[in-house]
Amino acid sequence: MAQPYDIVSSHKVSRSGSFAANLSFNQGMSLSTSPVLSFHSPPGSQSQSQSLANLARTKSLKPFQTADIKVLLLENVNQTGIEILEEQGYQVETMKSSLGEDELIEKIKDVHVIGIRSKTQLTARVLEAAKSLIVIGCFCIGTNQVDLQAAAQHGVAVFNSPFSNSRSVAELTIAEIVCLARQLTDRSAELHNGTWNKVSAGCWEVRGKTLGIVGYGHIGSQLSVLAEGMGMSVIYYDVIPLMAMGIARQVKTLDELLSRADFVTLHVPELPETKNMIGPDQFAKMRDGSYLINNSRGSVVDIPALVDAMRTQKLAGAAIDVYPAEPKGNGDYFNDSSLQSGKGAWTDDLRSLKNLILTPHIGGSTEEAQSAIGVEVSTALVKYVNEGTTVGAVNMPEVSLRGLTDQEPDHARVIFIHKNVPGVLRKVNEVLSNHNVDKQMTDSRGEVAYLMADISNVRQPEIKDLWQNLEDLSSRIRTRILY
Ligand SMILES: NC(=O)C1=CN([C@@H]2O[C@H](COP(=O)(O)OP(=O)(O)OC[C@H]3O[C@@H](n4cnc5c(N)ncnc54)[C@H](O)[C@@H]3O)[C@@H](O)[C@H]2O)C=CC1
Ligand SMILES: O=C(O)C(=O)COP(=O)(O)O
Repeated sequence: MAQPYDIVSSHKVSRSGSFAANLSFNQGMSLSTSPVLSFHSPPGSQSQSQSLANLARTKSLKPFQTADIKVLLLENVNQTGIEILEEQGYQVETMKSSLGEDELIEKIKDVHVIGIRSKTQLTARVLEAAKSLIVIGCFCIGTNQVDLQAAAQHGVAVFNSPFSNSRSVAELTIAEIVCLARQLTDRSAELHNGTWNKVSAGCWEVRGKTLGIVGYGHIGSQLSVLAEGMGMSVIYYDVIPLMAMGIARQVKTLDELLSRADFVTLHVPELPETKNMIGPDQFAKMRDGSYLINNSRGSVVDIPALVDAMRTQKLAGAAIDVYPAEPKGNGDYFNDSSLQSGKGAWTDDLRSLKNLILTPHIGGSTEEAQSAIGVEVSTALVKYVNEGTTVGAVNMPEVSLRGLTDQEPDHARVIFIHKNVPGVLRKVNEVLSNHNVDKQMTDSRGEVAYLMADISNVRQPEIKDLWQNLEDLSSRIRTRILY
């Protein structure tokens, strides 16, 4: 029976530190110079071959100690996620905020695993500097902040949490619909400032109103159910045909949705096609006195056009959770000069408007969502680091084999990430031909392919040659030998 953590768990550390006996090989060595972490050398380089002598130092042929793995978690990743990584014995460093590109380039050099949320930009430049990086965890839904293609080309897998915060965003949106309809945040702000202002003009029930959802995925469809529960009539627009929840109706065009909805809410990913999806033309097509909610990405709405639509009272209100540029962390001032967005002055304009709800990208920020995301993403990271499993990766083919058991002591798991070109399998199997290939799986995604093979009757001294022979193949992006 498969026991995926069998071998690795023999190295598990309790956080009280009972791991010392297993650390003898690497004691006293700084990680940046550690010879044990030989899984990554940049494409084309053979510079780390010296370290191979140490690959097979353990009885189980495991080429790394879990305590060698260096993890950097930015943006206040939830404790649930931190604990799962620490329980593996990995070295985990956490930071509350994000880092800018130059700081990140410096910091990421000897990091094997990085965890981020929506803010940290993992650009091609950062990934180029990340010579030890094997995997990225986005502790959120969106992965637009990562150059996914560059990551794949460096043999770096990227994982996210596709729906753990969907409900939280849907609930926030419901709250905003009611708050906008009742001008609730304005009334509250007035009373905080000492002004009693009891009005009903321009305040509405939401029952019977039409909600237009743009992007009917995990969040949009969840929201659809909640809105119907409040008596709203729901229409939605999506680029693909999708089954309606309840009695919602899909409309054929964005224009149709804009012309019919009292509330328009955006739940699309950041893509070239969604950039400024709502601009002057779209505002013109919206109903007079309607409302706009953007809890998706800041790039989706043209902010000056929104400001204009609010000032001319085309819109009766709006709620914005995401911005073209966002501060790095809590306590940072929200104004144009501190954001240095280079995208025009707009924060003062937004802050000056009535019935405009501004929130600091909190759509997914609930205890429930963050704790579930922590578990989901950290578990995927551990499975990737320890077993090479790519199930759920957003930029790599999904490959998995059952784990090895104690009854298979002289096995090794070979992972060969390579360019998706003809003839590779033949060459890899030539390299593996002295061993029995117990099981093998390979798959490709775009230009990158991922091969996983469990081979038996492997003697420790053979591991070095095996690794080197795979590294010498011209198609190679990265070779890892586990166990
Ligand atoms: N404010 C916040 O804290 C959060 C924001 N988000 C954002 O919300 C987005 C949506 O999340 P999910 O619903 O989970 O994503 P999803 O992938 O489940 O759904 C997105 C939907 O948008 C549709 N779509 C794509 N391009 C479109 C276009 N041009 N026009 C119309 N529809 C289009 C897709 O077909 C899909 O059905 C995320 O990508 C993320 O950027 C997600 C979580 C929290
Ligand atoms: O999940 C997403 O895509 C979000 O936008 C939430 O981002 P956050 O984790 O709050 O930085």
